[in-house]
Amino acid sequence: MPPVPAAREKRLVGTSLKMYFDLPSTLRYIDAVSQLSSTASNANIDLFVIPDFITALPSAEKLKNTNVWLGAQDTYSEDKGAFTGEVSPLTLSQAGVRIVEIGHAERRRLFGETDADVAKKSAACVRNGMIPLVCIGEKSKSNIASQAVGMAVEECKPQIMAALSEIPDSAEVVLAYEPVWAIGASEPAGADHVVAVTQALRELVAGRQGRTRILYGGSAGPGTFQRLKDGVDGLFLGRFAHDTKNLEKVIEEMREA
Ligand SMILES: O=C(CO)COP(=O)(O)O
Repeated sequence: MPPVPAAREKRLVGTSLKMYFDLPSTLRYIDAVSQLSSTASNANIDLFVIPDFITALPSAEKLKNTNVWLGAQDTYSEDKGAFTGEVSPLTLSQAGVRIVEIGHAERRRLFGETDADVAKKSAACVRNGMIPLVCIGEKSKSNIASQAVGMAVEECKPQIMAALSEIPDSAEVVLAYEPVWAIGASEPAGADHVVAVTQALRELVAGRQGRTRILYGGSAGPGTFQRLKDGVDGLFLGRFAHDTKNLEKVIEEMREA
């Protein structure tokens, strides 16, 4: 008898606004995403949206009768104390945040975040009942095509291991594979590369007890998922979801793929 194929994971898609929008446009955006809640639910897809910290509370209010998950772009690793300017994971969870980005490439590059920070922040999320959305990816694109996949996997491996090192094996985690060179670009990384890398990363986490979904991010938009679906469970969108019609298109495509 042929082996029964492993059931595929429930798909997941979401978007981070980074620091692109001002306050009124963020609130309008959250309203527009809330309108996509039933489209996503009917397609059996989890949908999340990540505004800035300032709009977390009003966003939670707007999303409270929907199935859309509210996210945060970062968190501090401690729950309380003398950490001026930081945002507590306890407060985020109390505000209704369900998923927290950890170690985005921009945080690593511009703000010096290390794998050790990522480990502590991931633990802080789990401790407070939130899901860490751990961003990983290689910094540069290899010129030697035959080595690109192996090199990317080697670079991502310690990033993943660090993130998992301080959380229980049973904790739910989302990994966002975002090759740094594909973020803010005109098009996503090539499908062959992404599928090969994410399949290898999935093997690394296959023994985990906790649900571990893998997303692709980096100039993703309509048309991307279909090409990556053999490697990933969904997409982490940026600029190409600023128009929520594109987000809707992506959800529709994920339903059909
Ligand atoms: O960094 C990203 C998502 O976190 C991707 O951003 P872009 O899709 O705008 O490249």
